Amino acid sequence: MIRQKLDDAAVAARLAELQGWTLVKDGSAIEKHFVFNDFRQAFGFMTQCALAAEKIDHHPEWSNVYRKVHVQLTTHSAHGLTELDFQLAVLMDMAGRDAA
Ligand SMILES: C[C@H](O)[C@H](O)[C@H]1CNC2=NC(N)=NC(=O)C2=N1
Repeated sequence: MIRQKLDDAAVAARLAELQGWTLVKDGSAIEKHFVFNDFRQAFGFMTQCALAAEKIDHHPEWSNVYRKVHVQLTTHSAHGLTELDFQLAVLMDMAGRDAA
């Protein structure tokens, strides 16, 4: 199941496919700091991600300061990481490919 908590080995395997994401919160979340050239790019990234998040019904925890966007992903209902978090991470990486 896509919303089922992944075990440590599965998390490690999925994480190894990504760049710039690290485990936080005792392994229950992944995070990444995106840095863009300016606020316009950062907010454009967030807009793209928001639409993608709605499509898969999975939402990031994030904050924005000027040209930086700090993202944490976890699945609240599973109290940990699921396949959905890694799907969203891939979508965010695609949306953020023009990061500075
Ligand atoms: C009803 C709806 O499917 C749920 O509330 C979804 C929405 N987005 C979500 N996003 C995240 N990150 N975790 C969830 O458990 C979650 N649940």
